[in-house]
Amino acid sequence: MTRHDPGMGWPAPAKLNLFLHITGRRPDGYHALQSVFQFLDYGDRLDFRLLDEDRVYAEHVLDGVNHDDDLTVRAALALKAATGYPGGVAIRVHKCLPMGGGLGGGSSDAATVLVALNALWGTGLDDDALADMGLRLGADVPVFVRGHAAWAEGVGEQLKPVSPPEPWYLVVHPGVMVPTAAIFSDPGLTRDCSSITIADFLAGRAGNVCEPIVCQRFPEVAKALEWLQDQGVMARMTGTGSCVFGVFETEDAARAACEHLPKVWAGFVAQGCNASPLHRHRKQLRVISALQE
Ligand SMILES: C[C@@](CO)(OP(=O)(O)O)[C@H](O)COP(=O)(O)OP(=O)(O)OC[C@H]1O[C@@H](n2ccc(N)nc2=O)[C@H](O)[C@@H]1O
Ligand SMILES: Nc1ncnc2c1ncn2[C@@H]1O[C@H](COP(=O)(O)OP(=O)(O)O)[C@@H](O)[C@H]1O
Repeated sequence: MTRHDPGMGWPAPAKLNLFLHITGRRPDGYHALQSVFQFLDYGDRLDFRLLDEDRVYAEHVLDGVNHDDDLTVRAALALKAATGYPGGVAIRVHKCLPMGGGLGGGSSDAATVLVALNALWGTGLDDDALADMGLRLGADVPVFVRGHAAWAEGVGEQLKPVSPPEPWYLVVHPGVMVPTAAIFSDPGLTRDCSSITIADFLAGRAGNVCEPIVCQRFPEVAKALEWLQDQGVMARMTGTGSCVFGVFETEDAARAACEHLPKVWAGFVAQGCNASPLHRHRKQLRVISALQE
């Protein structure tokens, strides 16, 4: 049997916020949210080359991100510091997800580093410890570490697994980058949503409160949403944008709409998944490694 290299091809899936409400503001200025996170069967891919020497570095270059600020490097250093692991790693991200698009690519990359290196280095932390470590890197990291679609509260760290339908999505990137901090500090943002339940969400009594603010500031986002609505489907923005998604019953319907997407925008079709591709990959590797022993 050919030996599979366990460091290659780790998925870092995108997420969608199926809705996003703000219920208040915490003393530290951060906003208390309610949201549902669902993963997509689409995202970045990471390769890891383990090093005997005490060195962590990225082999990729991301537009506008300094090497030491790269969330993959920071995640690996955090795991090394917490466990005292003496060796190192060279990390390569094959980037597919647009940055600053509300698809959580940076957070997902960081979560994949924590989960993958914990397995490859044999550092033995459980997912609770990895999620705590992830929260210090970004509010969206814990959901990617836990690996199940979730009802989220707090700043996104209080997570309850949920299993909404898994439709096909056409995700459209309207070609602009939305600065999260600017949207959260907009005076017009609705910050006093009453708390809702999962049943309210499933009955369609939920939306994205950032959407009107982003649409006002970035007309391309409004245009992309209108275009999706014109395809006759439910359309919404994810997170603080800029990406928007349309919900389709079948892959064929989503792909047919994608074919007509105006060329000025980028788009992709993906299925929603409640179990993260990252965790499916980890499980497969465990099976392969048991077979090879
Ligand atoms: C709101 C979400 C939903 O997924 O939006 P997206 O970033 O995915 O679009 C995220 O939780 C965002 O998390 P993340 O992207 O890590 O935000 P950060 O970089 O920590 O925050 C950038 C800035 O936004 C504001 N901020 C962020 C999150 C929050 N719950 N309240 C806030 O007020 C703060 O001013 C913060 O300095
Ligand atoms: N490995 C990484 N991948 C993407 N973004 C990163 C990474 N490391 C740091 N960042 C920074 O995080 C910001 C947010 O990126 P991202 O998570 O893709 O968007 P969003 O939070 O809107 O979903 C980027 O603009 C970039 O400056």
